[in-house]
Amino acid sequence: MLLNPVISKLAGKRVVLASASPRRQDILSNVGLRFEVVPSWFKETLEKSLFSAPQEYAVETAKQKALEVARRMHMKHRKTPDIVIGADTIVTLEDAILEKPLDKQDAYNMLSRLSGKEHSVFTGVAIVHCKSEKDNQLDTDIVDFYEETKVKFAVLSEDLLWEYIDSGEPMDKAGGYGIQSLGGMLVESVHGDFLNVVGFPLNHFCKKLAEIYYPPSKQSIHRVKHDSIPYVESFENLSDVEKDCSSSKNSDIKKARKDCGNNSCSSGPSLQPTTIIQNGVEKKSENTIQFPSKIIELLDGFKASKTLFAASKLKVFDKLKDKGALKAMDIADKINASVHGTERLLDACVALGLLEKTHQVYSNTELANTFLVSDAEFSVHGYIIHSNDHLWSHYTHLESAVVEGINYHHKAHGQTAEHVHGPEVKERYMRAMHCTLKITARDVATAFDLSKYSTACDLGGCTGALAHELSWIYPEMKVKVFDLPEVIKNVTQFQPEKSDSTRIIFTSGNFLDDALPKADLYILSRVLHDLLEDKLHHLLRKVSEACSPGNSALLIAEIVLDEEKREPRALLQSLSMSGGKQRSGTEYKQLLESHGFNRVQIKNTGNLLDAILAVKR
Ligand SMILES: O=c1[nH]cc([C@@H]2O[C@H](COP(=O)(O)OP(=O)(O)OP(=O)(O)O)[C@@H](O)[C@H]2O)c(=O)[nH]1
Repeated sequence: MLLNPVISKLAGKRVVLASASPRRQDILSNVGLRFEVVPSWFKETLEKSLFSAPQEYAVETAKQKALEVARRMHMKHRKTPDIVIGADTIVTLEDAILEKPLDKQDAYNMLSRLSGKEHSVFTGVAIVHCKSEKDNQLDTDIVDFYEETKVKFAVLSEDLLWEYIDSGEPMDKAGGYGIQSLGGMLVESVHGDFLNVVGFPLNHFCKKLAEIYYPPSKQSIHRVKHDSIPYVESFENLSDVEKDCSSSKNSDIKKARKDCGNNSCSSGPSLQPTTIIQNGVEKKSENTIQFPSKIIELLDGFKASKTLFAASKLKVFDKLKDKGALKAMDIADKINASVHGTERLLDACVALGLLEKTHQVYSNTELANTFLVSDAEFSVHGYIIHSNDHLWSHYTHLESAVVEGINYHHKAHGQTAEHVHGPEVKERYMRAMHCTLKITARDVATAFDLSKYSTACDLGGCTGALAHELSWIYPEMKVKVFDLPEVIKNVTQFQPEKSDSTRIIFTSGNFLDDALPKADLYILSRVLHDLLEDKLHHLLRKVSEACSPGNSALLIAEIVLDEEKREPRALLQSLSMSGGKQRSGTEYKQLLESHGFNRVQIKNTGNLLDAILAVKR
């Protein structure tokens, strides 16, 4: 494995080459890379004049080719690859960018321009790392680069030119020639990577992989040449790291390896003894430490959250949705903010994958358009604002609230419950509930076949987001939303344009104090986890009494913790809860059985909320 340690880093990963070019396929398979070929449908039509340098055009095209394949595979086939590689090769002469010739005449024009001159060949490459998020969104991390090779052509006679064109070789090749075949006869000299001209800069690609999979350890960082690419003299020393890792008897190394968890240890910081140069003298440090990436990630997490909150609160995504693409100064103007501050915020959003930036112009990513624009159908804007304006303060007081063992609402706001539940807070809370339910309702509504229930009552159903989904999926079902009067009076603004008021009815009431409306199916969505034990049992007793054996049921939408209670989202959420608690499947089962529901089914939806169907037989 001396020759290809970086390539072997991709073994076991689902790698896709987003290219129809047989040359790229050959170059990569010749070095032992295993990959699928899914040619990109991205049309190479980016406006060249928008790019300040031709190589940027090639890189952007490569990126778009790879992203198109990543998105298509994720969306259409639900087969998210781990890595998608895209590439684009162009030839530049003076200011012109030459791609594949359109026809023979075009090939002639290109080749006659190249005759007797030196030109540059640029290949842009994008390595897209894909992750399928919990909400089934595609998350991507992109590493891109380009390589330049200079090629000098001999002076070509007309006869030679036409003979070459008639061979058919130029037609699918950038600049109209194939250096690896007949076209090699036209070339006088090559400066740089030959394979880059053929269509794929293999050496630079391996260096990039080395940078990704063998990041320099903190201790040796000063040895890295400040070059555009990481300084990797040979790939041999990389495989030595792997050797150390698997065979060393050193207990530090073994320990560090264990700490790596599921990741191969060499993907973390270097574990081999580190060489430090001090005053020109090389010292070997035997103490190996693992760079605490996980801790740094946790430590920095709040910065990412706050960046998302600030951009949402300032409606950056809304402005960009309206205008398509804007420069920082125009966005600053629209959000009444400083140009300098706006630019920093926008760049941070680009780094987080929320915005795209091309030539100082910012635009929304697909993710932002779908979920961050405030009036998008599946917007989570309301939840973000609630997190910023309300939840955030709970977590800033976490430490003292833990020490004092008091309710976070009081700690965070220092005021009465009335203040905490004032009309403004209520409306913000409704928006947060509405948008979380909009993205979860489909999975909850379809977790079980509920078609036999013709009437449902959503207790604490808020804006009716789940009710609408149920009535859409089960056309025979009528749904009553039962919630407090101050909630019901504000629901109008949340109703879809075509809502059927005969099938969704809003009724005011307090499910703890008032009689429950009659229904075949009762629903408790995000209610139980928030109730103190006495109220919880009181409510379940009431629902159980209202359910007749065999005919009715209770549908619950909650996070169902795994039995070991390791689900971070639920546990982190628990930290801000005022009274209740999150439960595991077994705990929900026992709770419901104690109220006479002797058939309890639990479905982990993979969405924000899981579903429980409890029936009395
Ligand atoms: O000397 C050579 N120069 C160039 C090539 C081949 O030319 C094409 C360049 O086109 P592009 O980068 O757009 O890639 P496509 O072939 O269209 O495939 P994609 O699906 O990736 O867009 C490329 O095939 C080079 O290999 C050559 O062969 N020799």
